[in-house]
Amino acid sequence: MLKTNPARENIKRGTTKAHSPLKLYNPNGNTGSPRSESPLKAASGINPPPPVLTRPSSPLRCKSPVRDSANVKVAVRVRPLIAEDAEVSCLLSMAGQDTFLSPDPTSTRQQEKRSFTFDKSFWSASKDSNFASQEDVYELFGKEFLDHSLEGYNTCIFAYGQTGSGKSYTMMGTESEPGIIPQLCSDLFERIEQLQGISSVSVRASFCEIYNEQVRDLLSNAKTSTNLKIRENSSREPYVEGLSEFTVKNVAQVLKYLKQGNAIRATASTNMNSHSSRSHAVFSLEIRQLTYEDGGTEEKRSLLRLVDLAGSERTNATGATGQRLREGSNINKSLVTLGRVISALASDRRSTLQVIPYRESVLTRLLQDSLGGNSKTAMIACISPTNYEQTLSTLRYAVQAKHITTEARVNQDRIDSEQQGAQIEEMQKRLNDLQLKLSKRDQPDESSVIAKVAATVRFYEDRAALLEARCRKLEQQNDLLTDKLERTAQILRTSGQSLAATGVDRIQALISEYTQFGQTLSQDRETVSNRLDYWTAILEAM
Ligand SMILES: Nc1ncnc2c1ncn2[C@@H]1O[C@H](COP(=O)(O)OP(=O)(O)OP(=O)(O)O)[C@@H](O)[C@H]1O
Repeated sequence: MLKTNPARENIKRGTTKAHSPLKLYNPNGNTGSPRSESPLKAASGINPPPPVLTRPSSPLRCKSPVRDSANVKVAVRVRPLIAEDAEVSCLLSMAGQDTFLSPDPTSTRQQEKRSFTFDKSFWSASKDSNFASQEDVYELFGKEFLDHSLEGYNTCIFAYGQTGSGKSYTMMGTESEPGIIPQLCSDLFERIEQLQGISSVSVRASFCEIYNEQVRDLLSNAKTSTNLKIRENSSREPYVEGLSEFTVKNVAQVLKYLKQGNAIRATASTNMNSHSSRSHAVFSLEIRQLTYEDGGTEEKRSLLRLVDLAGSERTNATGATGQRLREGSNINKSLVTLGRVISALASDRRSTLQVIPYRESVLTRLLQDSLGGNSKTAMIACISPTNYEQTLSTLRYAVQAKHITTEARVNQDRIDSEQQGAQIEEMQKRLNDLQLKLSKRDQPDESSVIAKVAATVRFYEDRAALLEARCRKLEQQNDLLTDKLERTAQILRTSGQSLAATGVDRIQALISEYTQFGQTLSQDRETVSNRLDYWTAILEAM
């Protein structure tokens, strides 16, 4: 049965790039034979090329993880007055990190002006000197979390606030005024560009919403893409089972998926917001960096979560009835649970035995790690300039969030060459098994075969990325040597000395060695690329 799945299309598109041939310098046109032991490291100061990976053996060597315990970072952003505001007097002011809330104009009680201090306070009246643009919000608040992600930490930025307070504007933004998510994506691909030659970076995107307490895939139209279940992986981290993931190679691709997901996200018009989000949206990027070093591979992984929550709302203010009312009460219910989780995590009297009510809503279950575990987390509290009660409630939430401490660790492994060999062999066995299954007509469980083929494609994507990183490293080393050789030869020619007498021949030999290794690597790269195409085609046809 043929089904179309954009994920597979993407996998295909994302991986069939043209290979640049490995540029290697060979002064004599002679590749020479590789030596068993290179005497040349001292001459060049550069390590000789490692052997091609084939043999199985020792276990994965994990570095002891770098940990960082830090408080949730909290910023507050007030939006400007808009047409939907019933009141016109602004109750807020900001100075530096401080936010001030004037007394409730509808209360007869004597009240003081309240003040709150956060990591950042962003003001939005464009004529004021402390106006913070979308770029400012990203540069001063969002960017740091991209840095952490590239260091290997899981990160999360979530926007919280009442309906119509500017969460979607802050996280998604508009075409002309992009918010944190599109700016971060574009920055990410610029950073990947800068890492070229150092690491090979792969990015996968996924996008889901939590609507009426059910998880729905925003990047798939398949019937099975609603009511997805949250499961725990072997490290006890929650994930959405069956959520489609896309390999993204550039900012245009990632923005396309963001747009596609936003287009089907549940929104509706209410009295408070003509384009109100009726669901919590979670956009995730999985970033993997592979760096080839000293005969092994360093791998850093991070999960970056960007969350645009639905807004809390008062039924009488939104004028909701029927379906809108049901949505509103589910939104409020999950936000109340989020509030209880935040309050429990922030509590001074928190004991290790205390149960944090993560499981009481789908939202807190999914964000469990981001809120109280292995993540560096930020909250941007969005507030309206006119609504006293809701603004005060949001600011109180934000104050509690500041007291949450998460313990993030760098997700880093080192896999040595032998371990890679073992993985390749193990995968080869599984592939033979899979090929056998595919050749049989009646497959017992189609979805498990699809999952296995998808895992195979992923495996070859990883290998292709790794070989790419090694080829680049080799190219760099070769360029360096070639340069050295040319400069030395020039000096010798000018001084009338013979090349053989000086050790230049040793550099030449090393270049030959690299050349041959580069050719083997290029062949490996070609084989992996062909296998990747083969399995991608199978996946597409399923
Ligand atoms: N900082 C800002 N500058 C200019 N306009 C803003 C700003 N913040 C919000 N707005 C405008 O205010 C309106 C409501 O914002 P938005 O839709 O982002 O709110 P929301 O908190 O996501 O609401 P909901 O929870 O109902 O989805 C939109 O028209 C948006 O363009």
